[in-house]
Amino acid sequence: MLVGLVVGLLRRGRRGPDTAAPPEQRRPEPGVDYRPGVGDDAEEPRDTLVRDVETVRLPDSVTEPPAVEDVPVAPEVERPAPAAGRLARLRARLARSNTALGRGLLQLLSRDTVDEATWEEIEETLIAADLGTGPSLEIVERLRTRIGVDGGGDPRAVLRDELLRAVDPTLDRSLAVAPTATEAGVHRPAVVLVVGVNGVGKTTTVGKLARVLVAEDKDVVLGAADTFRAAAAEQLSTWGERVGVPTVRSDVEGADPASVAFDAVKAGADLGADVVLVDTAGRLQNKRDLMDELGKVKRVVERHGPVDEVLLVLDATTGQNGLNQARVFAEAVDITGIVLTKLDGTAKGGIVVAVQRELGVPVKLVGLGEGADDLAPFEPDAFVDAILEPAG
Ligand SMILES: Nc1nc2c(ncn2[C@@H]2O[C@H](COP(=O)(O)OP(=O)(O)OP(=O)(O)O)[C@@H](O)[C@H]2O)c(=O)[nH]1
Repeated sequence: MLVGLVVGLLRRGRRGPDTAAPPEQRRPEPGVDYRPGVGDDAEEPRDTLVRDVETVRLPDSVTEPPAVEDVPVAPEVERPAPAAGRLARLRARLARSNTALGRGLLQLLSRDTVDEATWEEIEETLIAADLGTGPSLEIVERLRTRIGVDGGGDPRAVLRDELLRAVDPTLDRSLAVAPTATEAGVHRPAVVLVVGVNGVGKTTTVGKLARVLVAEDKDVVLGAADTFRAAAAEQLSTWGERVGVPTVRSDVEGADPASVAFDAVKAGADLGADVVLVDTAGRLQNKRDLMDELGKVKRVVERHGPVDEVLLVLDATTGQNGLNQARVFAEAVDITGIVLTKLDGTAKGGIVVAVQRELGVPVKLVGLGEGADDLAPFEPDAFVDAILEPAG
């Protein structure tokens, strides 16, 4: 661009009337050979004369006040909604798609006689909600014991109990986001790698998670190590800017994700941040590539210190496909928590149970909409209540 501009100026300087030409070859000039008319220059064109330094008029004073320029106004920083109790507040979103499951089960369990065919229907309903065959069979067995054999108890209370048991309220769902100090007393931010295939809502989740942490008064730095999709870094920076959080990114498309992740963690340490959230690329066309890339990102980041949390983002609407992705990622890197996005758009909330069983790690966060604060810490009680209660 700059080169183009310079070349353009040089060309213009070379043009101008050819005054050195002999009169017989000269074109008649307006104002010299005839009165100027329409289409002619009324005065001498500015570039006719070659101006030297002496003929150029300088400003009278160099101390003239400078022109007032528009100072860019810093964008207003948003204050995200508190994270605690978000799931309860967003319960209607879950209930809207999942009460059919709860209602269906309750109707079946409330029949005068719960016969063999009914138990089969209950099992099918659970499997259809993506709970997985193993957990569905277990729930049916326990319900049979408690309702079928004992014949007692409020079916709703028993069902709530058993669904809660399957979701497992004993799992530690807290995020490891506390900074530490090395033995030498050097500040070390907590490092969270966010992994998952493109399109599951991964970048959005990193942005929303930054808001959850900012709402908890944490200092956050974002690392745009998803260098595969050019727009991802831009998208992430925008999320960060909204809540006043810096983003470390590379301007080079296809840059080495590990080096961006390394720089992000370094920036987090230099800035004294509490947490560094690193968005990674999740190309799945080749398991070997994925393992190599994530392995390298993790190893390089670990030069600063251990990675505290590896969150796998899965789209809840993809069912078995999501479980397959989970298996592949779990082979590539040690997952410490699951984020299930788009739970607002599926009646198959049972995926929470299935994926926890599959990976042996807890669902820590759930996405319940496209809004900036629609990411909620997962709470088993609120989740089961949403399934069993009519939408409020
Ligand atoms: N309804 C709903 N939509 C969601 C949720 N989470 C994300 N989305 C939407 O899913 C779409 C994809 O999200 P992205 O964050 O761009 O996907 P991604 O996985 O980051 O894609 P890459 O950046 O290519 O990795 C966006 O339109 C999001 O708004 C959710 O919990 N509920």
